[in-house]
Amino acid sequence: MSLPETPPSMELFAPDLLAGETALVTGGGTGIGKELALAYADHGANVAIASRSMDHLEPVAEAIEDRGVEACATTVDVRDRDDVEAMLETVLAEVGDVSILVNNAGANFLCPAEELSANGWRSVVGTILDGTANCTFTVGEHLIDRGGGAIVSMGATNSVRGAPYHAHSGAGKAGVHNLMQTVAAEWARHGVRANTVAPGVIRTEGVMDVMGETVAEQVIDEDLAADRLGTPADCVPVTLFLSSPAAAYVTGAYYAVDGGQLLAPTPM
Ligand SMILES: CCCCCCCCCCC/C=C/C(=O)SCCNC(=O)CCNC(=O)[C@H](O)C(C)(C)COP(=O)(O)OP(=O)(O)OC[C@H]1O[C@@H](n2cnc3c(N)ncnc32)[C@H](O)[C@@H]1OP(=O)(O)O
Ligand SMILES: NC(=O)C1=CN([C@@H]2O[C@H](COP(=O)(O)OP(=O)(O)OC[C@H]3O[C@@H](n4cnc5c(N)ncnc54)[C@H](OP(=O)(O)O)[C@@H]3O)[C@@H](O)[C@H]2O)C=CC1
Repeated sequence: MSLPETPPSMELFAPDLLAGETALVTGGGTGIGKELALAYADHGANVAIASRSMDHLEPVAEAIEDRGVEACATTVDVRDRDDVEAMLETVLAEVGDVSILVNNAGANFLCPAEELSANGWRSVVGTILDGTANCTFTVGEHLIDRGGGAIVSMGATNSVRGAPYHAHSGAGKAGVHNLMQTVAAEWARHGVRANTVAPGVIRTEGVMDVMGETVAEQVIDEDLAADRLGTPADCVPVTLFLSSPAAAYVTGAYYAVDGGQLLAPTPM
């Protein structure tokens, strides 16, 4: 038997949980980021989404507005600090004060460490770690100026348990985890909290392109106590919780959403 599906967040949390907040979700046009962006809107927050391509951002922005809150969609390459600063200016001009940052933009491909080119390393670590740092430092300064806020970064289970063919991704995600702990320590006195959500293997178009169905089946059989892959909906409740006043005393924490992937396999 598999672990059951996570219920929709509207069955778990108050509809006005995040009323009056504005969330900025990078990579908010696809996969986990899209699910999170819509959930923030469901719970009353205005939502800004940003990534390189407007093609998938626009329909999500429309779906956010359909929920009766304000939306902003803007392009950014998180690897570029100037671009990130321009993104924040656009968001502040269009939806005002940002109180929640979700560092969700990510990149990955599977590659044996000895075959990874310098550019291949840079493209993944640049997106995951430099991207998260660029957004955290830029938006973090705004959060400090406004007197507080919440940062949630999407880590990955490969940050605490290395995985084959994940040299670049695992190292980048380990850096993300550590960066969240550091800013949590530095910025608590400014009312800013920072936490990491670490998905295991979540069925999104992005990850299925990377791993394919055959590897996915192998991971389910050998690695997942849950006996199923995760879904973007599985990542929503813990991220909303960390963004909300319910997590007022939670900072520098690491929450795996992995169906037991980090548990040791059954020794039989
Ligand atoms: C064995 C299974 C173990 C299972 C363990 C499970 C652990 C789960 C943890 C999962 C962690 C994280 C998962 C995710 O992040 S899923 C989200 C994935 N989504 C995406 O990746 C979407 C975005 N993707 C991209 O933008 C691109 O795919 C890319 C990452 C490649 C970046 O594109 P960009 O345009 O910047 O880069 P280029 O195409 O120009 O390539 C740059 C260099 O990278 C080299 N490259 C690209 N793909 C590969 C490949 N498949 N193998 C080897 N090298 C690759 C490319 O050749 C360029 O380098 P060179 O110039 O030197 O050729
Ligand atoms: N799915 C999974 O199994 C797991 C996912 N994660 C993490 O969760 C997050 C979301 O994953 P998932 O939904 O699967 O990924 P997707 O592939 O669906 O989404 C990645 C998003 O990041 C955006 N993005 C990529 N590069 C950049 C860039 N340079 N600048 C701005 N935006 C960028 C993409 O948009 P665009 O192309 O428009 O730029 C896209 O919307 C990622 O951080 C990922 O590493 C962690 C562990 C497992």
